[in-house]
Amino acid sequence: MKIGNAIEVNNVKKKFKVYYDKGRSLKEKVLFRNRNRYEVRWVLNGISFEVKKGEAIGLIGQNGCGKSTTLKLLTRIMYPDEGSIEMKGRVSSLIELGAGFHPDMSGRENIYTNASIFGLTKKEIDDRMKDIIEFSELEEYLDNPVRTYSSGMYMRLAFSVAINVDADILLIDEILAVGDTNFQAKCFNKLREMKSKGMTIVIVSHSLSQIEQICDRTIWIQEGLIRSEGTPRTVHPEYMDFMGQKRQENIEKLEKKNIINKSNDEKNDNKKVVDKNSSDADEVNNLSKDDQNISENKRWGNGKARISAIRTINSEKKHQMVFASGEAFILQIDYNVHETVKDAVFGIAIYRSDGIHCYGVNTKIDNLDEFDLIRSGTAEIRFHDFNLLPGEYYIDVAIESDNGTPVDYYKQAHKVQVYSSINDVGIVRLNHEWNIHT
Ligand SMILES: Nc1ncnc2c1ncn2[C@@H]1O[C@H](COP(=O)(O)OP(=O)(O)OP(=O)(O)O)[C@@H](O)[C@H]1O
Repeated sequence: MKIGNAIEVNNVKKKFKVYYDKGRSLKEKVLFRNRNRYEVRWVLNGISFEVKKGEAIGLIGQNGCGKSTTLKLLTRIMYPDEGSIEMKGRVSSLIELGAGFHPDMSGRENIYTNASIFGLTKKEIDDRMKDIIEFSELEEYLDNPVRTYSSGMYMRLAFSVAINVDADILLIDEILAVGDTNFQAKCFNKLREMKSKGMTIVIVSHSLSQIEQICDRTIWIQEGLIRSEGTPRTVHPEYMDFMGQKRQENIEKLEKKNIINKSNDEKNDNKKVVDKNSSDADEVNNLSKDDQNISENKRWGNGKARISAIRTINSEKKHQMVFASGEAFILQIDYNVHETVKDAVFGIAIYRSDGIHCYGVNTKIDNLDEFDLIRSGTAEIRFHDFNLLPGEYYIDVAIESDNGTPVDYYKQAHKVQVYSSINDVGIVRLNHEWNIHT
């Protein structure tokens, strides 16, 4: 092992047998032998990384990419099929909530059994008991069986033991997400303190901000391989971008499927398709085939003009429904005109998924010159920096006449998602800078 390293993972591969339909009882196993068919799935396809003593690293990646498997291999709950893992020092872990706890034993008894799993003697545990209880803040529940504990209480107990066993390496899998925010903050302060004293930490988490709080380095695992590695600041935006695009692809796939299903239904019903603009179905989302299937309370107006399609695109004119906070955002509204609309007004309103009205504007508020709608066309609103904070947003789109008469008001006509690697809170990121004079 190299000097200064605490962990060395060399070309580790891990496979699992995945059973199609495994007989559970002996009778089932005997009677239905063919049931025990399985396929071999490689979950880790050759992972190599090193962690220095006193370094904290975060493992990220989408569901099922192999993060927890990597951590379990580090704890030696399981072993690699190929490759090797070397670790230097005593390892403590928080892998699964309640693992190592006996539900019928009290919190106090569980502290003894749990700490002894990590290699402490009875005397060592007695010496640390006070610190463990104090950190957990569970004193009054300590003699109750842990089956009566909430998941947050489990986590408090498990964390308090894990940090008091004089470990050199601490492995944590997602578990910190369970505690309340005060206790979480206390845990992170403790982790920082222990890291500064030389403890090596590996965290698996979907919370990038948790990783940013503590880790020097992030390793992004994708399909059992390391896709990227570096400081959280460099890897996280890359990862967010990738996840955003994946989400986008999924939405598009789903929409395409819906459009195909819908058009099949329409064919079956022998209905006439009204909208001529729908030939580029991939490009247009939330397609509003004129009057079809929109309930009264979602759309109203005098019908002189009708919104026929709505799409969001990015600065490269590419259709997009997932935007990074601060990215350029363009909303295009196609409309058909059935009767001239004098002094028309186009407007939009943006609502967060919990119903908060985030923004609203129209062409009249923006003092655009008056115009009439005579023939079909497209209206476009462009936000140079779409600074909403991460979340799901619904957009109402409306055509009105100057006196406020709704021509076509389309509520929740379009949905977009916003993601970001920045952790501001609220609705919108306001441009700002800090100046501190000391
Ligand atoms: N004991 C097992 N037997 C069979 N398959 C397993 C086993 N453990 C994990 N897997 C499979 O291995 C893959 C990776 O699992 P793992 O738990 O490492 O993913 P993860 O990246 O931690 O995912 P998540 O973010 O959802 O927790 C998954 O497809 C999972 O179903």
